[in-house]
Amino acid sequence: MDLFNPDPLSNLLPSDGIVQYYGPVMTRARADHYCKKLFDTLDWQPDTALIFGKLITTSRKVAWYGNEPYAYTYSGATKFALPWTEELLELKSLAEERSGETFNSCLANLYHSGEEGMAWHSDAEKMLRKDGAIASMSFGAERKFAFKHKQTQQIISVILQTGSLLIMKGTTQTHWLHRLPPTTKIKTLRVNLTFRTIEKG
Ligand SMILES: O=C(O)CCC(=O)C(=O)O
Ligand SMILES: [Fe+2]
Repeated sequence: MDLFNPDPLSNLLPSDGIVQYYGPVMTRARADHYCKKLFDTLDWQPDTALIFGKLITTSRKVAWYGNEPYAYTYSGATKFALPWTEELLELKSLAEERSGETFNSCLANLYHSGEEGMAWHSDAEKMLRKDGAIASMSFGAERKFAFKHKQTQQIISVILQTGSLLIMKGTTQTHWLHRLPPTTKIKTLRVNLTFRTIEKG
């Protein structure tokens, strides 16, 4: 795929799910503005993960926002969604307009450098709408994002540019894992927003 002229309707996955990379959906200046604003204003907290039965805290930071104070269990810890900030609401609207989907919550991730990443996982927690669309917006350092098919182990990768939008939908979370691989080559920070739909009750 040509990253500089991405076709938003083409599917990066060969089967069993839909991933669409829109490329940058704003100017570079706008993306820089959001990167700084999100870094400065979101309520960044360390994330926790259970590794071989041990609870560890990550250097990657997370922040969780939503229409309501949803309780969300992520990597074994429960967090309550904070009310939207101005920038998050603007970006949620942009993601909704471009994708034709709607979202009621956002998990934000802060990677201080390339050494911080996110391990293979799928976003299929019980509170998320089954097969609901997830919109991922990236700001700052360009990072590789990879998908791995749960049965065939096939790997598909894409570079996420600053100000870009990526949509995962259909059965993507059922059949594919994804990760943000760590790399020593990147020294600068990246902010990622994943807009999701929490289903109540
Ligand atoms: O930082 C990214 O691009 C991926 C984040 C992610 O997969 C998640 O928050 O579930
Ligand atoms: Fe994810």
